[in-house]
Amino acid sequence: MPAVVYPPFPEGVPVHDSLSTIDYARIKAGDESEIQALWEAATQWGFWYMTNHGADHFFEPMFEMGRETMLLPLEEKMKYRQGDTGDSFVYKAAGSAYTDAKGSKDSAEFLNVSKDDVLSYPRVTHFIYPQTVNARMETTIKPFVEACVEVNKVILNVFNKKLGLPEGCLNKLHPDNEESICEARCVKVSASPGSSQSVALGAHTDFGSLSFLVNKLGGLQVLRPGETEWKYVKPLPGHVICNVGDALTFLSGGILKSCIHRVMPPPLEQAQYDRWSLVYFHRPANSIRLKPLAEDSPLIAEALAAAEDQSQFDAMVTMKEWYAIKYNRGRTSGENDMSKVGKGGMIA
Ligand SMILES: O=C(O)CCC(=O)C(=O)O
Ligand SMILES: [Fe+2]
Repeated sequence: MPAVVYPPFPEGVPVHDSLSTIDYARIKAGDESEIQALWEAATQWGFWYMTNHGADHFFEPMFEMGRETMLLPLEEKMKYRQGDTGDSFVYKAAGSAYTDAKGSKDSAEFLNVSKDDVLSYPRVTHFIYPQTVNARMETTIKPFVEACVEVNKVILNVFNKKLGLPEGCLNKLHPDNEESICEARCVKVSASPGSSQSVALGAHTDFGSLSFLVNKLGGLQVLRPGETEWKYVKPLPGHVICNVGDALTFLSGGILKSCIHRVMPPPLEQAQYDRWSLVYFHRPANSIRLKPLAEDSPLIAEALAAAEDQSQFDAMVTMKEWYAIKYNRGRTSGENDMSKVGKGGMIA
């Protein structure tokens, strides 16, 4: 299928122009100044662009797999809604989550493919998938997931060192051989130019440790800590967008920032196009208790001691339970309140 040529991201809309660009190849090579730039991005607002990660050539096949799946009749896709009790899921229809406390519905359709299922295929660990997914499991999805896992392991190692944790500590909480809710997601927001749909995917923080996001059209907006204006993150060719999720905020005692974001319909002339995005979510194993690793790191212990409210950095639950709490609140009208974002109010 020939690639669609989209209109450029428009001028004159509010954009974050101070997002750092991190060169992954330099991070991997141990370049200290690049590592410092990553650390600043992750601790100041938890979002950054990343280049040279080597995963680019997996993106188009992933989008094709997503397109083939989203084209299936809704009735067929709804057979794969599995896990609707809050322990992850395969398919989410548009309009099944709320974007605010007034009960406005979202317009984002999701296809999630669990890392565990990808790595154990054809053995089923959690879910079964539509044929469009199975057909691409080994050729398309597995290489994409493996590339993302490798990048995330390197980033976790950087954070591990910077936090002064014992060697390999963060990666041990994200093992390949224990069940987790790590997943690849394809998101579709159908074009509805001129409609009154405002927010496509409600304000939220991501649940897990790290998110690796591929955007083509505008729509992603981030609320930077301490600011009140939502601004777009402009998609840039060759750049993915990375962000920290709640799990790392808990584990680091608030040093690493899980920042609030949402998805709006693409701005201005881009609004006539369906918006496709791709995310890989790296998350601790399901059984990991989300609380500060203060006993393993004097830096985390210090940050915690200095915090006004130490309890906010202890989720009191495991990764799996945290996922269920946030997932279910996103599906309960009246629970989607901005004041609850940091404490599990929103769906990611
Ligand atoms: O589509 C995007 O740009 C972001 C999606 C997102 O935030 C999510 O799925 O958690
Ligand atoms: Fe998100």
